[in-house]
Amino acid sequence: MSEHGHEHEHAELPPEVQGELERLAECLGSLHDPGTGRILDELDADIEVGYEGDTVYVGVTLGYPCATLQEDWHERVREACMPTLRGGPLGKAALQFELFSDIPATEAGEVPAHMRGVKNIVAVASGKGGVGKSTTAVNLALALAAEGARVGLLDADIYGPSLPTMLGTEDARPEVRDQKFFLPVEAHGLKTMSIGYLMTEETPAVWRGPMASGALNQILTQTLWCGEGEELDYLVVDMPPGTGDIQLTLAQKATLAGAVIVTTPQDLALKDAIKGVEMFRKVDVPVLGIVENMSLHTCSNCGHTEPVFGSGGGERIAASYDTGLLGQLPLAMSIREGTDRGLPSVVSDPDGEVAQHYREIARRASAEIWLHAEEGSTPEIEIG
Ligand SMILES: Nc1ncnc2c1ncn2[C@@H]1O[C@H](COP(=O)(O)OP(=O)(O)OP(=O)(O)O)[C@@H](O)[C@H]1O
Repeated sequence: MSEHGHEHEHAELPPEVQGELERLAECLGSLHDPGTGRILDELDADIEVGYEGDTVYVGVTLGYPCATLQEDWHERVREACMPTLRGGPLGKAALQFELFSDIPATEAGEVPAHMRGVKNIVAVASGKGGVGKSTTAVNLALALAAEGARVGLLDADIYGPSLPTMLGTEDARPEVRDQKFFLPVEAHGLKTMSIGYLMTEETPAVWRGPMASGALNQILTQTLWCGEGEELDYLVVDMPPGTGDIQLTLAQKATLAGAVIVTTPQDLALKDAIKGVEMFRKVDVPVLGIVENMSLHTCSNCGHTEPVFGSGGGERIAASYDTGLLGQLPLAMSIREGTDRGLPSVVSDPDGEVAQHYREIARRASAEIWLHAEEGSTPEIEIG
């Protein structure tokens, strides 16, 4: 992520130009940020405006990754700036805009030294198996990376590790460093680790509760997620399904930045999703929102769309449990095929509708983490 290396020095701007830039900054403060649903003035977003060589420079820094929105923001900034500048001393200046991300870290508590570079751990959980939790975790991680973040993905589903298949890394074996650390396996730009990499055909995953949670903690803390001096913006954890002891232990031990709950619209899945929300609340882990998977089915022959599993469930839970609906994914053949052949939708069809849904979910969830991190701080505006 880029830091604030984009300042312009303007020691001797004429006062009328300075005044124009101030007006501009004020007007930019009322721009709406789609990730948080707030205006910039209400956020700890940095707005920088400058003038040099007959060009007005505008930089906006948000606390979540949103690289694919650069063009969209540029357009909106242009629309906001032009009427403000028209007819004034900078009316003929060119406009240059850049969108930056500066991703805050969640206070990690007591973590081993080698994990301090992991800024935010995000759990992807579901109350019930088979709702598409792993599919969501993989695509969420890839979507965060597509938005410009450095991302790791941990397959904590020790009973049925499916990430190696979904990422096409079945044959990967992590390297061992100093006889005690695993090096993550790189896949599609992610740093990944799965208990599946360590299991062979002969060692089926017959875990009992305490053993399983021990194994999980070990694989989390014995992986060198980032090298010396490096950082990882997000570590996405594909949790085991359910809301039992293993899930609770991980939530308590790992100081999570937040949890994303995946559900399908059926009543039973929704009830289990509520248990998931309640479990994370109990241990003070912010629930970033709900992903409703397999919401609508689109017939591949006639294109007709219908809610096979009912409609509006995710939205209802989100409303009654005071959290957000991060997004809805259709029941789509392309999603299943992609994960089966090691090419999830976000990488196999990055411009497609499904990938766009996942990127929006990623931006909303990470924006939510930013809001939690920044509660209580005030915005900063720089003019010069
Ligand atoms: N939106 C979708 N449309 C079509 N198929 C999907 C969708 N989401 C997931 N699937 C498919 O459903 C199956 C189960 O998905 P996945 O493994 O992600 O679920 P899970 O909740 O992680 O399951 P488990 O509890 O077994 O780990 C997979 O074959 C996956 O490809």
